[in-house]
Amino acid sequence: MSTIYTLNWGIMSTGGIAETFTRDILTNPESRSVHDICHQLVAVSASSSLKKAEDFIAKVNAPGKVNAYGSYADLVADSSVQVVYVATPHSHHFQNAMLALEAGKHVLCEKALTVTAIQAKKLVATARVKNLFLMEAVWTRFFPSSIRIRDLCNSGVIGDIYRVMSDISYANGQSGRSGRLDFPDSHRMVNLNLAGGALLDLGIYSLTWIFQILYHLQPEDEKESPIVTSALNKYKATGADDNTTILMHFPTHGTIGVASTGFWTTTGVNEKNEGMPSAIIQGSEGEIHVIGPAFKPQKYLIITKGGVEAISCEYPADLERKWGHGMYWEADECARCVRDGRTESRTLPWGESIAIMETVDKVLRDGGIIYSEGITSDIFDDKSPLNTGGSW
Ligand SMILES: NC(=O)C1=CN([C@@H]2O[C@H](COP(=O)(O)OP(=O)(O)OC[C@H]3O[C@@H](n4cnc5c(N)ncnc54)[C@H](OP(=O)(O)O)[C@@H]3O)[C@@H](O)[C@H]2O)C=CC1
Ligand SMILES: O=C1OC[C@@H](O)[C@H](O)[C@H]1O
Repeated sequence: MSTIYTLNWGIMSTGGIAETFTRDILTNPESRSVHDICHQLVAVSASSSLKKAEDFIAKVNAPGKVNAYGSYADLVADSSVQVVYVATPHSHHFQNAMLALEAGKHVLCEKALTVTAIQAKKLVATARVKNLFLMEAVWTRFFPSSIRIRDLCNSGVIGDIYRVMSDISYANGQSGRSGRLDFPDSHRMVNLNLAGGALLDLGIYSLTWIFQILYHLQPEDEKESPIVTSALNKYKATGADDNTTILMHFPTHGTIGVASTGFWTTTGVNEKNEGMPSAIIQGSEGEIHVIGPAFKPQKYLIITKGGVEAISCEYPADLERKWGHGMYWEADECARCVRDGRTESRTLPWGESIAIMETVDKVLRDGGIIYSEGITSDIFDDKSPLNTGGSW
């Protein structure tokens, strides 16, 4: 009889996605036909309020004993925690992930991994030296549909691939002409102090589609980072990017990616996701169209001379807990990597998160977006306000 490996999680923050992710790891893996690993929630921490952590644990209806903390430092000092899920704003990721790594914990850190490529490199160097697992939480990479689409591309079903286009955009303003978005200026989506902006928040997903096809599928000894050109518009109220398009040229491979994101238009405008697909992969023999949000596709079409095959994307739910969002697959990857002593995911390797952050760096630099020294610093400081719920 084979044993089931259990990974013990500590959750850093009690915000929106922390709750969604935690509910996902509490689902029964059998509900998605996973039989080799499982997850246990052992601790939750809010940045500065013990009560928030306690309320969170009650809200997600976690079984067994779960430790509650009102400080991230206490969370990472908990010996029962193996891996910390960092679910704070982008501005905080570097300091928060370093806090966990320095305490000897494995880390799954929300996207975007960091604010700068140098910060990403420093996290990777720290994980490497300490022999700890580290991964950017790009859940989309781990969907069965993403795995199948990568396999289809690899196996030549649509021929040689030349171009990938991907967009993720949500109209958020009352009217584009008014120049005002619905987000308050302090909201993490548009607040420069929280490393807000369409690119770091949403654009990571359109970049995911470009990179998981045009970069990830390049042979290991032929890895080529793109030559990057871009255009971005700044939101008048805060200066964050609100409409951004990136052109990525991989000249040796003869391929081109186009990634876009923004807050003034909507991709797949209605509930049926009609309108522009969120990703289009174009090959010499056909195309794959991804329908539904770039972060969580609803179906994909394989279009060849032989016809069109439509495949639905399923996100199985645990019927007892009445929950299943699709973030559990990235958590399963963490469990298998930690179980097998792997510090890096093969599906989202460190080098790829760094290549994406280098692309982001160039786009932001060329577009004149300057985040403050406090959130771009690559010097770890356990006493940073970013580790205690503050900001710069
Ligand atoms: N994978 C996905 O589908 C999604 C990923 N994300 C990513 O997750 C991260 C968090 O996003 P989301 O959950 O929507 O954000 P929220 O604003 O809902 O939560 C952020 C949490 O961060 C903590 N925090 C610590 N310091 C600060 C500070 N100075 N200002 C604000 N919050 C602070 C707070 O938790 P506390 O005090 O309780 O510790 C807060 O609850 C981002 O990186 C985002 O890109 C977001 C949505 C979806
Ligand atoms: O990662 C994300 O996916 C869903 C979006 O609504 C959210 O803003 C973003 O952070």
